[in-house]
Amino acid sequence: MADSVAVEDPKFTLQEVLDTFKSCLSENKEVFLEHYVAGWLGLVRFMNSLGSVFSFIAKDAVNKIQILINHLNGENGAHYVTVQSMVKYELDNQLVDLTKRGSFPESGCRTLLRLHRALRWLELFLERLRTSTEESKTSVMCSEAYNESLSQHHAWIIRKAAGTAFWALPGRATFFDVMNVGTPEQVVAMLGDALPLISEVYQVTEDLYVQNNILDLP
Ligand SMILES: CCCCCCCC/C=C\CCCCCCCC(=O)N[C@@H](COP(=O)(O)O)[C@H](O)/C=C/CCCCCCCCCCCCC
Repeated sequence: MADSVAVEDPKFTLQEVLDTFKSCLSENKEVFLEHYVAGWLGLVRFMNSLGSVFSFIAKDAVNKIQILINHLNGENGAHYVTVQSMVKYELDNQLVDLTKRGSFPESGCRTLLRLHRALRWLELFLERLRTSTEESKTSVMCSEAYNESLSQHHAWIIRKAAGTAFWALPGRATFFDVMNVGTPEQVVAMLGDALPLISEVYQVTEDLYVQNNILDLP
């Protein structure tokens, strides 16, 4: 994987992003970190194409993606091939701050947890988009999904800034166009195919974090 994050790829299509998430899971349901990170990179590219009002969100996502890439490309990269091996390696070697922020602010476990929580937002948002009508507002769907998920982990000031950015989202028709998938019917069909995959990646990761009691890493 390249050492640094490039978010300006002109060849972006949402289908490619969803294919990347599809390749995240191994046969025995391990999550490949490289594909997980690549999926997020594609999403950030998509978000960047929506305008600079989202750049503070993109910046935070890119920071976290970069931390994970650094782990993948680092001298202990072999332990970071899957999320399962990463969790085991970092916990076995006390490389995670478990109760308060300390020596390991860039552990893979806490960094991935932030993206994992955002994946739940994505799942809820895409499900709303899939079942939306021409009259539905993307800003409303986005903020409902956010309020049901990620917002619970954010400080007031972040919630405020996110809420303001949501109002700048383009309408449903433009949003579907930017996805580069085809007609609205094709977008809806693609979302129907993609959502179970995203949900499964989310659930496998969630179960792993529950089993290891690391869902609240500071
Ligand atoms: C088919 C449609 C596709 C939709 C495409 C959506 C593209 C979304 C791409 C990226 C989403 C952003 C992921 C954000 C990760 C946020 C991680 C986080 O929670 N970070 C906070 C905590 O970090 P630490 O301080 O503990 O290190 C951090 O405080 C957050 C800062 C930035 C604000 C995050 C707001 C998140 C809103 C998510 C909705 C994005 C809306 C985009 C609309 C397209």
